[in-house]
Amino acid sequence: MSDTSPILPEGAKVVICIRGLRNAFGEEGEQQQVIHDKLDLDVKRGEILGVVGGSGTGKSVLMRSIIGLQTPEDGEIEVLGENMIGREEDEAKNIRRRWGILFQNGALFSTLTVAENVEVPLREYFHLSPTLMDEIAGYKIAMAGLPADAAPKFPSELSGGMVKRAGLARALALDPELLFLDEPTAGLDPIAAQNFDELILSLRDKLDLTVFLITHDLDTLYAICDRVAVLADKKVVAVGTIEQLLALDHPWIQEYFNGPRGRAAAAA
Ligand SMILES: Nc1ncnc2c1ncn2[C@@H]1O[C@H](COP(=O)(O)OP(=O)(O)OP(=O)(O)O)[C@@H](O)[C@H]1O
Repeated sequence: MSDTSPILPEGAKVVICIRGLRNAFGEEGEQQQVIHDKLDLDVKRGEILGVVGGSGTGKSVLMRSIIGLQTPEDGEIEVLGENMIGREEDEAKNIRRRWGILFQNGALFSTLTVAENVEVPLREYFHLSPTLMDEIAGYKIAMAGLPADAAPKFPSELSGGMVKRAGLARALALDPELLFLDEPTAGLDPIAAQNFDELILSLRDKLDLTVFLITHDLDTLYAICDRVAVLADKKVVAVGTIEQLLALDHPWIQEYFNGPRGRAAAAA
């Protein structure tokens, strides 16, 4: 199917472009586990792209490839106009500062407070006074919807929803153009998940972000994703609005969106 969506402006700029991606684990041969083969994907500027697929289809490996934590066996990856494969560390560092990442469990440093966690990326790139650092951290913490008194708390003192928001505050530390979210609503109760969805949507609009969002959460897909990319058979088998995906004959897509949970999310 076409990967153009009626929601996106005609000719929207592509900020992530993947061509012919191959990822595999283990020695070449019969034992080798091929995760991606000839995978292509475009993510367009300003969109929230949901990435779905069965467990183990390689959603996280795809994200890790894009952000440079996994070296692909083959293929091309361009992010924000920069080739990501085989870059020198200092070049890669300059590109990395243009995105923020929220890992599945928040990935906060347990020995640092929320404010100190948010300051980690700031320290990596800037030499700022402690007062300015605290001010910026406080601003990001507020942006992520946390109360100011969360700043001096340690991750162990936070609820699951607050941990996600603290991780989001850290992801926003460097004013990113691009946000990667790996299952942001996993483990949240439905109200917290809905609030988090609304936060992502409002941040996208206010900060002009592009969002790459891995999720199993059908409610999130319906509520905030402009387009959805489906991983199956080692590839992105389809990209489009949910309506466009529903028109396809692919068995996994039909089962996912037309199963009882899919229908409930559509009706919500
Ligand atoms: N470093 C690694 N070494 C070996 N195999 C790996 C490694 N990382 C991932 N894999 C394998 O790659 C496959 C895809 O993993 P990945 O975590 O990307 O799946 P996923 O689609 O994100 O799954 P889930 O929805 O369950 O989170 C899995 O079979 C996993 O075991």
